[in-house]
Amino acid sequence: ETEDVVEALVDFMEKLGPGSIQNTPNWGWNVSSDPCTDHWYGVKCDSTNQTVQKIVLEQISLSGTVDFESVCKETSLLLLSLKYNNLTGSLPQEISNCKRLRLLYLNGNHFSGDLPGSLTGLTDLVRIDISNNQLTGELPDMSRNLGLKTFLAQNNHFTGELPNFNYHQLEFFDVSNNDLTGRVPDDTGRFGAKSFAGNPRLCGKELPNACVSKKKDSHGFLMYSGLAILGLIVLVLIGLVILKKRQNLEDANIGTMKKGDKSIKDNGGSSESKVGQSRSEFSITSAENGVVSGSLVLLSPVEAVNGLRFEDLLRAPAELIGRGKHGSLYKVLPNDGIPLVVKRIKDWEISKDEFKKRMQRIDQVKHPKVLPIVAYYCSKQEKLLVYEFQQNGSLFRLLHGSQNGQTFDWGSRLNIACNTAEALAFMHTELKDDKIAHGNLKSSNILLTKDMDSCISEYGLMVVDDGSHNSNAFSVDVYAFGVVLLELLTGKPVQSSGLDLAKWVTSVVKEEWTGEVFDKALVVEGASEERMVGLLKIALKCINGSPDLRPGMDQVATMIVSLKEEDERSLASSDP
Ligand SMILES: Nc1ncnc2c1ncn2[C@@H]1O[C@H](COP(=O)(O)OP(=O)(O)OP(=O)(O)O)[C@@H](O)[C@H]1O
Repeated sequence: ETEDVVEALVDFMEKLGPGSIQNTPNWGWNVSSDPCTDHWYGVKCDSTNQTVQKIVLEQISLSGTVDFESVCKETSLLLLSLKYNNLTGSLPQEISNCKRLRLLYLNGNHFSGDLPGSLTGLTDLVRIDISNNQLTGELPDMSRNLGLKTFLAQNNHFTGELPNFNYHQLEFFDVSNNDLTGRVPDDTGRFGAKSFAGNPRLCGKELPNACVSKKKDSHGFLMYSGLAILGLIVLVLIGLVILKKRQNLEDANIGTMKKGDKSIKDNGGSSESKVGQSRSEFSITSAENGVVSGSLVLLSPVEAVNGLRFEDLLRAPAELIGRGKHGSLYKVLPNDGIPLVVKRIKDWEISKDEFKKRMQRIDQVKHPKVLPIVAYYCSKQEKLLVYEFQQNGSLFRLLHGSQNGQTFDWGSRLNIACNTAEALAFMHTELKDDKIAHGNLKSSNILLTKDMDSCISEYGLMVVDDGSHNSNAFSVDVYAFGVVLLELLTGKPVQSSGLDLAKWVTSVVKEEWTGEVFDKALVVEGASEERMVGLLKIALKCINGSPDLRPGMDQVATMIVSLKEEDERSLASSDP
């Protein structure tokens, strides 16, 4: 580096207020050394070690201000990350002197004041995160920053209307919890209400504040005829609902369980037909206006359901605990029984026979880390699956829920990855000829048993149809498993402010260094970067865009098992 630049960088560091962190061995940051060849703390240079490209000073209690004028003397700077410090002051116009800056992370500090208009002059900017500060004023119009993929400005005090953004090319966008006004444009695409929430004076489609239409309808006739048609539709619908209810009451056939042959036969009992009327408000059937008829087939002779009759299940207090794309999930508490969950799948185009065969096959293939189906029910319109309720929730909740200070350490994460991979590999092998894959693997379908062991739930409930011909259901599972690995590694949910985790990780890995993606908690814990990178590499193989190039689940399991063994070996050897 030239003397000028070195001096400027030292000035920049002095103003950052590094405090005692300067005593770190090999700190550098002085005029008598070179940032590249002497490896200053937090500095990465290009491969020829000529110029500084990245400065990463995260979470080290810096408490001063940022001298952009000095740091931008290093014109080749691509990445500046000062996140999670106690920096103050405002962001000056000189920020645009960092002409080649692509990634700017200033989140989690105490920056205040308005944003400089010159920000829009950073034409190479790809990601900017200024969230969690005390910034004020209006947001800049970033519509000319054509390469911008991330704009995170949540939890500040920004005011004024939303400027233009190229929402279609943005991958991450969040301006929640500010004081913005006006309307959210209709073309915000995948960024839902969450990205705009917490701005009481902002209005938009999914926000608590709907926008008031700007101009009065001048076409009175059109409006009235529209209303008339709407009225007509409502009347017809009401008629249909009444008709359907009547039919349902007449049809109500509740099955009872015949002990011994494990299947519950239809008794068509007229005495039971009143169940429809006396159902509690919270029962499974009343919640969605449907009536169940036919028989329940009991698979696992679980003690908990011995003596349980189908109508008990229907009449038991039920609580809706999930409503996903594919149906609803109820927690059911039968009399004197253990809690169960009933998954109600709607609109599954599968014949009764096919469904039965499928469930029986899944039941035959048993793996200790796959939650068994306790019972199922099948009619033309709907399918019910009964599982035991798992009180410790899901991997999703463990990763993203409020953790009450509970840490989820690297060892446990690796364990869950390993268990899940092995269970999935086993199921894939056994059910290969039947072509039954999981179909809907995600962290909310990985549950924690009462011993905090993990198990996969809802295996085979979805027939995968991803529209492409050359991919098969198993490679879709592999992809999904890769995403679960990414969740474990990054601690980030798959969908937060429209975040497509796989895409994010891939591009971050491509653009920056890999360390950027890992969950802070893992880094703080001191988990081995080598093994984290190892797991990340496996995840990236799983999420390969071409299904044919993804490894099989058995290969994935083998790789993770050896990673885990390596981890255990290193733990043993580091013991005193
Ligand atoms: N057997 C179970 N015991 C305890 N909690 C469960 C059980 N099965 C599922 N859950 C939890 O209940 C919630 C709702 O589950 P549901 O299956 O409806 O949602 P989903 O998996 O997100 O959506 P979908 O499967 O329809 O795509 C999830 O958080 C899930 O982790």
